[in-house]
Amino acid sequence: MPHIVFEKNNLLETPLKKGEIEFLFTAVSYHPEDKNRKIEYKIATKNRNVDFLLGIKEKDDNYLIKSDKTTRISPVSYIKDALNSYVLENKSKIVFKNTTNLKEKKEQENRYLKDIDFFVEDFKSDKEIQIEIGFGSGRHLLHQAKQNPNIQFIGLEIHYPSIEQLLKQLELQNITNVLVVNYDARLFMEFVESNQVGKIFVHFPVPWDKKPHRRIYSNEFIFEALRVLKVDGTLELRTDSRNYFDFCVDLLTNLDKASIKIDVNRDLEVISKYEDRWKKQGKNIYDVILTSQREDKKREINYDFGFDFSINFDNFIKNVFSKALIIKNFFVHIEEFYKILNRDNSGLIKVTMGNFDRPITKYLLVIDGKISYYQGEPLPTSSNIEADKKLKEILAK
Ligand SMILES: C[S@@+](CC[C@H](N)C(=O)[O-])C[C@H]1O[C@@H](n2cnc3c(N)ncnc32)[C@H](O)[C@@H]1O
Repeated sequence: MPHIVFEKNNLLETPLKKGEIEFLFTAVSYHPEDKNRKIEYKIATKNRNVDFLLGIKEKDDNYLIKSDKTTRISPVSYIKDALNSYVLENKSKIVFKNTTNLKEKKEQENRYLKDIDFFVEDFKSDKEIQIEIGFGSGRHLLHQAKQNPNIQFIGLEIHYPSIEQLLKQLELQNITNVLVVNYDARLFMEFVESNQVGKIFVHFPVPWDKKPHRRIYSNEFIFEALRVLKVDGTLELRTDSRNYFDFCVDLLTNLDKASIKIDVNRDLEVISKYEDRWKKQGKNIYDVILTSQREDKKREINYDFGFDFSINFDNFIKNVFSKALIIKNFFVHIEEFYKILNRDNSGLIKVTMGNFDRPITKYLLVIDGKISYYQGEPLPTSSNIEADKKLKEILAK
């Protein structure tokens, strides 16, 4: 992580603009309950219109400046330039730095790899969509994509080396009908429109026998799968785990307007890496195919994350040191406060919130009592929406 250690000097007077870089304000940590904790500063920075925070804390007799982890941005050269500029303007002697922009690796966009924001805001397809969850080595997904050029495939994976391997194969084999996303499949479904998907493949998911709550299949997942599937669309589980099979049959039986079909040792045209392994060990392979007969309403996500009230920041941070609230499917944890120097009723509140499996950490920016999410609003997942409502309740008290 790029950082500079420099001899202690007065911090820069903010706001200050130098070329394309602006240091907008300096905020200092507020933690009266923890006297031993060292003071930290956050410098709100804008480089070529991209916002992020730099953090400064004492290191021995010096200061250490680096980017704030929560607000880190890409490309990293924007951060390095801002760090260099801060210390240069501060006219301090540099003790150590690793911020030279020498052979920085180009952070390349891959045309098949998409960010989750793309699916929230921009994704549209006239083609039928099919989704593979946890594609692993990608053998099954590549086979399906080649056989069905008129289908738009979406591959979901959380293991980055598997994603890189698939991206390489897509380029090599010139397959253009697959989009890949590095996101937890249990949460991804929320962003897919209703009645648009022909098939969802879940092949050899991790059985999680000791931690069943981590399984892909749950009542919530099946509810979302049925919503996104077209009439006659299918959710296809293939597993070697008798436990997982029984668990899913249980969840999938007696659903309204949906039916299931079960197979044992059915042959497919392509054998995935895991299937190959289990077959060699003589294991049974179970299929449970759920067919949807539902037509669901179009789902509108138009929740407003904006704040239509102000707070008295200075009072708030005096009265709420830190707060963690755990509610059934989501949580809100107010973690830290920073007061903006030389400005009343203004500061930063660091919050971690949302779903337990994929929490988000955000700063709330408070300027003269007016609140907004720093660096933009959270993704509109149902847990983020619920957490935001709770957060507003806490702030408005
Ligand atoms: C046992 S492997 C099976 C891979 C492949 N389907 C096959 O048959 O060879 C399970 C895969 O699911 C991925 N995975 C696990 N949980 C996931 C989740 N919540 N969302 C997306 N992928 C997940 C893992 O990273 C892993 O690659």
